Amino acid sequence: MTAQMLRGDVAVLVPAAGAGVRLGPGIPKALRELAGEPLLVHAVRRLGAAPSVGQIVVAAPAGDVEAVRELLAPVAAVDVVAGGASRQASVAAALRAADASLGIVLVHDAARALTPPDMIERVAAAVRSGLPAVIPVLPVVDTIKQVDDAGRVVGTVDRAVLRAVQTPQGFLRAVLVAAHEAAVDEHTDDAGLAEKLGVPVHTVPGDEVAMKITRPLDLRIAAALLTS
Ligand SMILES: Nc1ccn([C@@H]2O[C@H](COP(=O)(O)OP(=O)(O)OP(=O)(O)O)[C@@H](O)[C@H]2O)c(=O)n1
Ligand SMILES: C[C@](O)(CO)[C@H](O)COP(=O)(O)O
Repeated sequence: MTAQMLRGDVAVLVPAAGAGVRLGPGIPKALRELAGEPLLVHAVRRLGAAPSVGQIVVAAPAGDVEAVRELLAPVAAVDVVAGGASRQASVAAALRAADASLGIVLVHDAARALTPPDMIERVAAAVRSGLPAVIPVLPVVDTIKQVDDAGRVVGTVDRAVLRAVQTPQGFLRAVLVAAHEAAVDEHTDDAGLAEKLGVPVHTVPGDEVAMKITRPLDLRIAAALLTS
């Protein structure tokens, strides 16, 4: 296999240091196999196929940095750093290793292993058009209830104003750097940090195939998607 060359104007940070507790016992989630290859390989191959991508920085489990380097060498030119104790810390570590000459930075979960290159391009193009922060979203399909501590329903939330958020999330580099520098608490996504700074966050359509592989059923769905 020949490693993909990267020539675009976008750096992509790939937090991949999570344990995968919700997937069940085993090796770190990004290294677990889907159709014979680690999730991280699927994710990085799709990033490498997106013409906008000029650098990929992977935040790997601290004990697996060298192994991840070797794993990805045939897939694409990647930089690998040790991740941190939280997703946010892993993103911050990868950001420190990103090429400062690339003015657009995307942050993409290894766990969204099947994210299609055209969705990566969609996010990059929206940032390139002048938007400071861009996230891919999907409509919410379930009815959403708010509940109290006892599990009793407090009310029904208007789902028309809700969106499920995916990755990659795209930022002007200066915005992402400022957002992480200003961070005082943990957020589940990088757009949340940008929101704290008052940066307007725009949305583009996501893709159901970019599902986050979180629980055992997700792995089975992802395997089915690869054969359909
Ligand atoms: N300390 C951490 C925790 C998470 N991640 C990454 O952040 C992404 C989104 O996290 P999630 O899918 O929730 O993965 P885990 O944290 O591994 O899942 P769990 O909470 O079930 O352990 C994943 O690619 C994961 O590897 C990371 O780089 N460093
Ligand atoms: C960033 C994210 O993928 C957006 O949906 C998600 O929040 C990360 O997963 P986590 O379970 O919140 O760590």
